[in-house]
This record gives sequence, structure tokens and C-alpha cells, in this order.
Amino acid sequence: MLRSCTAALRTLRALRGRREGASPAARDPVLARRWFSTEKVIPKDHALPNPSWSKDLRLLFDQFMKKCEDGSWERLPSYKNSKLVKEQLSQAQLFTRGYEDGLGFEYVIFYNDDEKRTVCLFQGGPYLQGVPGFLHGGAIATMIDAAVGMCAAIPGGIVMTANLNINFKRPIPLCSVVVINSQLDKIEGRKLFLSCTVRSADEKILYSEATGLFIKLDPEKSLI
Ligand SMILES: CCCCCCCCCCCCCC(=O)SCCNC(=O)CCNC(=O)[C@H](O)C(C)(C)COP(=O)(O)OP(=O)(O)OC[C@H]1O[C@@H](n2cnc3c(N)ncnc32)[C@H](O)[C@@H]1OP(=O)(O)O
Repeated sequence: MLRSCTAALRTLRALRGRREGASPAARDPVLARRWFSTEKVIPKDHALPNPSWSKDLRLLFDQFMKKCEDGSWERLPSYKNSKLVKEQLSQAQLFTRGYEDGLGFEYVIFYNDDEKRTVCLFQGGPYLQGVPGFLHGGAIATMIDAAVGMCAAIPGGIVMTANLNINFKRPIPLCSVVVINSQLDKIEGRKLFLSCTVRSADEKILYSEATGLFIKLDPEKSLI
């Protein structure tokens, strides 16, 4: 936990240095290599380990990657930008991917098609603080929405959250790793009903429980 916070703060210090006119490369060669690479820019898959990931997150990631080997689970890639956005919205980014590595939402989602469920491994960084030392409830809700939404979107296609009901049972320590288990419970026409739990990496602490209703968009209806 301490190491991941340290890595996140290193990024933060380098960014501050950049604002103040100092070269991040001079301050941090690791960041410099990452930022000033001459390689062709290709969309970055953010659902892969980076140096801000804690040992706990790496360990769980490796365990799930092993489960992917027989095809029962698959890792879902994740990108900041969507090709769907129009030119004037070219700065649009997926909310959960708008932070430098380690400062905000670090996560990866795995999907099991037979069981219609996802497991999201999530490490909330220092920019997501609410009560000092703990994650902000809105950040937890965001991550639940994204994880449960993904579980709905794979079978449902383009869906939107109509209702999300969360019970926050225990505060989540900042920079710790939690496991968000989401399950598709029922489909009724365009309505997808899901539930989820948020637990500590060792599964001993139940932090939050939630239920969600997602609606498959009707192509005949306009959103506005
Ligand atoms: C492949 C995709 C990739 C995506 C990648 C990125 C994923 C990242 C994931 C990020 C995830 C982030 C996700 C986000 O951030 S989504 C952003 C937050 N959500 C919104 O902004 C949604 C706003 N709401 C709407 O636009 C509309 O209300 C929607 C589209 C949801 C439904 O309007 P629509 O006109 O289409 O449907 P309808 O009104 O005919 O209703 C249909 C049925 O549903 C029932 N109903 C409706 N609402 C409720 C309710 N609140 N409780 C109980 N029931 C409700 C209704 O009674 C009816 O039932 P029935 O009469 O048929 O029995």
C-alpha cells in the first residue's frame, strides 16, 4: 500500500515540477522514459500493471490471468478514449481513466461468460480521498457503476445506469486493493438487474454492497 502511494506521489511531484517549469526527465528518469518515448503512439490499454500497482494488486492480477488460461475468464482491456466521440469532444476521456498512473482509479476487470459475472480488482489512489485516509464515497460509487456496468454491457450491449443502490458498510482505506464482484441476476426485456459486493483483497472485510438496474438503450429512442 505504501509503495503504491509513493509511486503515485512521485508522479504528482513530477507533474508539479512540470507546471513550475522544471523538467520531469531531470527529476525522474523512469517517468521521462514513459513520457518522452519516440515510439509510435498507440492506444494504451490501462487494464495492465503499471509501477503504481501494489503487491496485492499484482498478486490478484496474476491469479486471474492464470484463470484466463483455460478460457473461462477473460481480461477486459480498457482505453481512455472512444472512437465514438465527435471532433469537438476530442478531449473526452473515460472518467475513471482521466488520472495519471496511480493517482486515481487503477483497475482491471475480468469477465466470466458462463457465470455472467465480472471481478474488478481496484486500487483507489490518493486523489480519491474523502474522509482523510479513506476513499470518497463518490469514487466508490463510480467504480461500482463502472464494474457493474461492464457486467451489464457485455450481454446487454449499450446500456445506461437507471438505478444504483449502494450500502457503504465499512470505509475503504486509501490506496488499498478491493475486489468488486458483480453478477447479472436477471434480464427482463431491456432491463438488466445486477448486484455486487466490494470486499478487501483477502475477502475478509465486506466494504459495500450494491444493486443496479441497467437499461439497454432503445435504438428507436433519442437520448435527448
Ligand atoms: C459495449 C459498450 C461499451 C461501453 C464501454 C464503457 C463502459 C463503462 C461503464 C461505465 C458505466 C457508466 C454508466 C453511466 O454512467 S450511465 C450515466 C448515468 N445514467 C444516466 O444518465 C441515465 C439517464 N436515464 C435515461 O437516459 C433513461 O431513463 C434510460 C435510458 C435509463 C431509460 O430510458 P428509456 O426511454 O430507454 O426506457 P424507459 O423509460 O421506457 O424504461 C424502460 C423500462 O425500465 C424501467 N425503468 C427505467 N428507469 C427506471 C428506474 N430508474 N427505476 C426502475 N425502473 C426503471 C421503466 O419503468 C420501463 O420498465 P417497463 O415498463 O418496460 O417494465
